[in-house]
Amino acid sequence: MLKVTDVKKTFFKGTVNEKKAIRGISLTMNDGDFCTVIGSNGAGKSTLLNLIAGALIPDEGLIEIDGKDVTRMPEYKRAKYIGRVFQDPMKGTAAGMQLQENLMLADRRGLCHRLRWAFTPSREQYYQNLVARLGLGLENRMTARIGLFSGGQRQAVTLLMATMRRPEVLLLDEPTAALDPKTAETVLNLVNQIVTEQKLTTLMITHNMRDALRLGNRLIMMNDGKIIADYNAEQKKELTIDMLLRKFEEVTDDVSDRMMLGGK
Ligand SMILES: Nc1ncnc2c1ncn2[C@@H]1O[C@H](COP(=O)(O)OP(=O)(O)OP(=O)(O)O)[C@@H](O)[C@H]1O
Repeated sequence: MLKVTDVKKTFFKGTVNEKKAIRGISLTMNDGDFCTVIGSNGAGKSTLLNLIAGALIPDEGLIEIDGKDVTRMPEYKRAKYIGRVFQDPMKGTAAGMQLQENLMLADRRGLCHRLRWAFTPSREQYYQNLVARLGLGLENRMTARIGLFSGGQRQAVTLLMATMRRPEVLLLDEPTAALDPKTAETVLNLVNQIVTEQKLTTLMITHNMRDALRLGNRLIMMNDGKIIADYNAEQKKELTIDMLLRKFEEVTDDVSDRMMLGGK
């Protein structure tokens, strides 16, 4: 379970550039909840994910994962609980390393660095089977350098790496924004398959309202550092893009924001 209680974050506090990015957010996610997150540019979506991941420390509030207070736990220690996929497909994998070497790194996450780890035939087979399940034919390229792979292929591998040690929380920050529509669809289907099969507690930011509506069992809308709507599975089934736009119009009349939120 992920519990965020009255978390606040201000950048450049006390200066002319002061920005209240998160203005008191509380959010409880039950195990296996798959929540899509929408909101205009600058609403605080990425900051919220950064706070949960430990890349940022909140000014106030509490963040708990499975009952453990991780509010001030450094990011590298928190990494054993968290799987992350970023917008940039180049970010999650090491370009100069082989596909199987990347997987081994992810497999070692949270383990002692001094521990030697060798490829054994059974481990290689395990990695190959995992990759085969992506359905992209990459199981025949286990020793190829990841730098040679396409953005979509790298994003699929990043997703696999982020989930191979079953994280307590999976954070997806617009994972398909940099991909062409067909590749984005493939990667989103993989997200859906992996999250549903492993019942992962997941937060996924998207600017695509159709994706926000069709994926997951919960949807939150953010604006100006706050959660302004939180729809559960039942409510989400009834939601439409028009309803989301109307809700958004209640808090902003900025047309460019609406366009952004409307997305594709
Ligand atoms: N490291 C930082 N230093 C200073 N200001 C920041 C920092 N990170 C975010 N901000 C500011 O905090 C606010 C929220 O930013 P955030 O990136 O969380 O929004 P977002 O909802 O993810 O937006 P987008 O959809 O454009 O990615 C913005 O005004 C942003 O400029």
